[in-house]
Amino acid sequence: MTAHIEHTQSATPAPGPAPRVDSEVGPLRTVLLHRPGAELKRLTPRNNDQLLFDGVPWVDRAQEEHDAFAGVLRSRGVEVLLLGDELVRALHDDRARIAGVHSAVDERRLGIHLADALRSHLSGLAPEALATILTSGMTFEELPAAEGASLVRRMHQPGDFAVDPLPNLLFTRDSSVWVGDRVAITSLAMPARGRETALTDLIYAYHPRFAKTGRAYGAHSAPLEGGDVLLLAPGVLAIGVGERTTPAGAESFARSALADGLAHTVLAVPIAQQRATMHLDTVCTMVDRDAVVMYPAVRDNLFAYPVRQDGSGGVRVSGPSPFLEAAAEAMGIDRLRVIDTGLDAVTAEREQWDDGNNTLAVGPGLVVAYERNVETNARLEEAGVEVLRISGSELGSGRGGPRCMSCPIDRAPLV
Ligand SMILES: NC(=O)NCCC[C@H](N)C(=O)O
Repeated sequence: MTAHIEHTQSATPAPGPAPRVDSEVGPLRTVLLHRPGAELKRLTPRNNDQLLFDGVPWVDRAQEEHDAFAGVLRSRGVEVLLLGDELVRALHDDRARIAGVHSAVDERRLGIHLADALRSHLSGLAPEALATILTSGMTFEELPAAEGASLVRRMHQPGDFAVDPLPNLLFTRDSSVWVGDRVAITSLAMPARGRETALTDLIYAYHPRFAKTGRAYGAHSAPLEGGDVLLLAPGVLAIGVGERTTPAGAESFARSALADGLAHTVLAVPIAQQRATMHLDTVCTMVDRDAVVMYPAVRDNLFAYPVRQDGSGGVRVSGPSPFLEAAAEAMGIDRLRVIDTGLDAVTAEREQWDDGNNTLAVGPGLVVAYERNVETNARLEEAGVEVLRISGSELGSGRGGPRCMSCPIDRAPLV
């Protein structure tokens, strides 16, 4: 488990008003993406399951698809930050380099001797070279020539990882989440993703642009992933609880958001604990102020436990209530519209698996979606939602769509 970096506010403040995110659909101004790189080249048929990919992507094509995704966002006036670039920028701070090296070197795997040698090697690298290793890892054969003999080194296969690669950095949604003007560093459930938050933590701690950004959630360790967090409306959060976010993660985040005044209602929403529905955003995303696109199979059986402050420093849990009703009530609207994809069960299941329900709103009624989900996209358009289609044949092999691949940092308020 990564210890969170104590947040300091010493670097140069960013100019302009502080970024904030109060909804899922307010006009998107700034977003954090990760252009996939050498870390995807580490995937093989032997490790892809453990590294949470369903195959071995063609990396050049994945990069082209990602560039097109970023291009679509830029063409709509969105500022796109790339995690790799921002990581290098943050690593210019000595404290960030120490934190990055600390997170990457695992004494349990390497033993004290090799761990010390690797730490001193990494500490001497320039920010760019260090960032490459922090994201794409290092095999035993890539280790620098060690002083003296190392049994660990001799006994490992050359291609074994001394530092694990992080191919799922692509899914920036999960490793940090903004609520209001604060950022929460999450706590990722799967071992293959655990170290991602060490990188988001150090970016937000030491990148000059984020020097004034406050933290939400603090140093909680109960699993909470950003794909499970939906900002239904200002002050209203929904948190999926399933394969990734646990009941303890949802309760800790709810208590912290309520206590910090970031929300007045948090809806804890149980979802099936299986890969196809690993996060709430794999079955439901917002496409307009009052509308969601939702996997038909869950439409009538999603429910929610509303959590609110009890007025004396604690929380009150009510429900369970039908999700759509609980959400509308908390949002102060008559009803939350569900774009009825009207699909037969097989098509709906195929398009859900291919992230048809995982759209990224660029503004109210304007979303980015994978082009392959022909039927779902057609229904969205029939309902008046503009769909910006992107190709995801390679990107999708990690099982994540446009919402998973994006962490909004600044959205204009909804008027
Ligand atoms: N929010 C999301 O649904 N993110 C997709 C994460 C996919 C990644 N391969 C994972 O299994 O964690």
